[in-house]
Amino acid sequence: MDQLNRSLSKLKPPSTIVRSNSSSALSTALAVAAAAMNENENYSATAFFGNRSIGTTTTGTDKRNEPKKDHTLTLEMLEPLPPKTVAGVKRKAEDEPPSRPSRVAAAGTAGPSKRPTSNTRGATATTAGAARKVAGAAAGTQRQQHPPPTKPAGRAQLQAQTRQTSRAIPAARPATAKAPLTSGKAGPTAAASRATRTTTPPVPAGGRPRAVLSARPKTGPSQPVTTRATTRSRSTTPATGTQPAQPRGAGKAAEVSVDIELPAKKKRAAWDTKGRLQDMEEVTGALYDMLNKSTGNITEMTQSLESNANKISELESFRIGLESKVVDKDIEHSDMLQKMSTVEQEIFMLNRKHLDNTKAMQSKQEMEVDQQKSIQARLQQDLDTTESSLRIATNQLEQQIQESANLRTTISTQSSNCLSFETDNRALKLKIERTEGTVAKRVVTIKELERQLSDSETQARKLQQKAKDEEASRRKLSNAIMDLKGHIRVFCRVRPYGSTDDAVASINYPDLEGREIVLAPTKGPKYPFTFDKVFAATSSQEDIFDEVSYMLPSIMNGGNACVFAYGATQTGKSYTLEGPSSTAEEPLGLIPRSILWIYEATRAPESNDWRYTVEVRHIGIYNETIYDLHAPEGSSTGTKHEIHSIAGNKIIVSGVNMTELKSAVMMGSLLRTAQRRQASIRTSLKDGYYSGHSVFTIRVVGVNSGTGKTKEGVLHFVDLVASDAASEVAKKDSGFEDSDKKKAPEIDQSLKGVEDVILTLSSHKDSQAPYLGSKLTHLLQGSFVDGNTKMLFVVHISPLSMHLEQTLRSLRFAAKVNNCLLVGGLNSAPSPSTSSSSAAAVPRKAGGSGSTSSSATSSSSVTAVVPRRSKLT
Ligand SMILES: Nc1ncnc2c1ncn2[C@@H]1O[C@H](COP(=O)(O)OP(=O)(O)OP(=O)(O)O)[C@@H](O)[C@H]1O
Repeated sequence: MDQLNRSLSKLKPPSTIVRSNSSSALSTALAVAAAAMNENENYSATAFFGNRSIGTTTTGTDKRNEPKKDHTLTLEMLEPLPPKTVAGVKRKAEDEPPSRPSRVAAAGTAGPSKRPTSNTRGATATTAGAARKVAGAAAGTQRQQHPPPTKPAGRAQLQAQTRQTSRAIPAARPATAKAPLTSGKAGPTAAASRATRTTTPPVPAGGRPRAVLSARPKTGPSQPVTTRATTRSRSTTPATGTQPAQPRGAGKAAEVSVDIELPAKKKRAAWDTKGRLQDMEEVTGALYDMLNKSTGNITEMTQSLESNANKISELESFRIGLESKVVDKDIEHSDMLQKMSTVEQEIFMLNRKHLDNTKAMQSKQEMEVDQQKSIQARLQQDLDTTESSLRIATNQLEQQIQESANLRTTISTQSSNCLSFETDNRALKLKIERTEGTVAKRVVTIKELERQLSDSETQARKLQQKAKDEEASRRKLSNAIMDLKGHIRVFCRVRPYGSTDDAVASINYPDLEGREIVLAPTKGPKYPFTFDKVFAATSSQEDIFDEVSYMLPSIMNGGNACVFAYGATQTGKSYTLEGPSSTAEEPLGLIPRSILWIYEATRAPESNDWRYTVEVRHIGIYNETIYDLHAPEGSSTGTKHEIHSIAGNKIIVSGVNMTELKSAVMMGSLLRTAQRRQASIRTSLKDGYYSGHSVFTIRVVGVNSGTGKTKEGVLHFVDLVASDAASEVAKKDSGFEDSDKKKAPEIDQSLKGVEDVILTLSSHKDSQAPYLGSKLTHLLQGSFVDGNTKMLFVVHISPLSMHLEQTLRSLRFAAKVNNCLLVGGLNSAPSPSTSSSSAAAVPRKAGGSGSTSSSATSSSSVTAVVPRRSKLT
């Protein structure tokens, strides 16, 4: 009791635990709680057996909505209750639904003790007995407070579970978690209870009942206290969380209420133990009444639980039926979903088809609209055109009406004129008849003329044929004359006048054949000269080439020829040989024309098995020094070249190679190269007025692919140094300085060497010919010693009177050469062309002395005209 009193003194804190092995503790605690009640505090008392709440009593429930302190009083039964009194529901495991108790084993509330409070021992015993009853009632209440099972079970099964659970409780208690017994009651009181339990010492094995009593004063200390013990039995929510449909009355809480009117507290003196005991007995009696009432209520509650169990079993079967229906509904639902999906897909396809059709119809409609618009535009255009045409037609109609009116006027005018026209017509008819007579006569005359023309054409053809025959015979005669003359021919070419203001010398060409030239100065005698051909200033490059080309067939056949261009400076030597400004431009000179001719000849069908190679070389001779004019540009001009004679009268120049002409086009660049080379040589010699000789050599080598026979023809074009230069040097011989003095003899020697060689050969002393007298004659030795070599001297003269002296000098040199006669066979066998005439050396009359003008040989009256093509044969 002392312990209880000490505990009661600790009621003020929010939570108080009272442990006692006396079953009267509950009733005592209730009494003390009633005594400790006041208006500002709530109390709740909970009885525990072990860690299991077996009853909860609250007092002083606030109904005034005022803030009050909560106090919890926990009573733990230290004595274990009999097994049958603790029968209740315990969850076997957290994942298993709790078993529903089959029935309440014991119920009841301990009634109030009738013993006086002064008898402490007796009161204690009475209180202990009452407390045991209260604890039993609380345990019964607790059993009723267990939540109903989530799943209904059979009654037998539930009873078996209950028995099993009752037996397992003591052993399972320590390891079982303390779960709140009332679902949804986890308020401050439950939290405080859990906090209290955590501070509770370890529970001994075998478990112990615990009774917790919470008391809350409802009224003041002087007010009678009403204690209500409430036991609720409530269905809990299934673990799955699903809330099945409940039948009417299902889930309703079974509630037992016991109202106890406690006697009002009386103030007694401390010494009035008897009175106080009496008070306590009154309280105990009241508690017993409450217990009795509770027992009745528990019976009712048990019946209610049984009916609830039946309802639950009905509900379970109802739920199973519902589940099967749900399954069926699910299947139907999935079927419906599938059908819906199919239908939606069909709807989608239909929609898409509908959209496509709509689009197609729209595009078709738009196209039709466009077509209609274009048709409308075309119609509008046609309408406009028609309207404009109509307007034009209207205008034209108006014009035609106007014209018609004019025409009517004109017709009337013309009608008047018609009479006069008819008169004129008759006159014209008469005139036409007369004209037709004249035409008939003229037709006869035309026929006569046509006949005469036909006769004339026949005559002309005969004459042409006769002319051809005569031309052929003339050529024969020309060749014969050439053979008679020998192989030296001399031409004279007069340069055009140019744009100078100098007086032009009087030059006459007396004969028709063009072989004579007469210089006729205004004062003094005339100077006639006769050559093989005289080319007036009007002659062309082609004219002179026609006369030169007779030599080319012999070159193709392996013969030799030399063309010498001789004359004063600026008289056209280079022009004749190379062309204007030494380029391959028109009009081409003798060198490019000869090369073109040779190229054509090498490709001619008549060349048959012969394969030709054309090579060229250009050599300059300055002061008896040899230069390669085809040397690469920029190469040294100081390279020494020497002339060597080799077997077969062949002449080679060291360090100077023949350049093969792959094409005739190369000719132009080669001539330009030579021109630049000559300029650089002149610069290196510092010789402003003097130019040397140049020798352009064409070598044609033919190889017969059938017989293997070879032939080599050589053609030299020699540009001789100006005669006036030589003469000027000679004339100023005494006035020149030493270095220049040396030049004059060399130049003169070079020219004279050519003349000496030719004169020696013409006097049949070829073995004594001074070939080595100069570099030029040495270089040309191969051609000189060949008896078949054809030589052509072309002397160039100026048309100006101021150059008369130089012109005379050139013409006299040419006349001297012209007097020479070289006939094949001097030192070699005669050529086939000269075989008929070479046996007789025909002396030539002097025709170039300048003293006579009519001494030209009669045999030279026929000029050899050699067409290029005809000479190929
Ligand atoms: N038959 C011609 N027709 C037209 N122009 C000509 C004729 N002959 C010469 N000429 C012109 O006369 C000028 C001198 O000619 P070219 O240089 O050939 O003389 P050249 O005798 O070679 O002179 P040089 O002895 O100084 O070398 C050139 O401008 C040339 O074009």
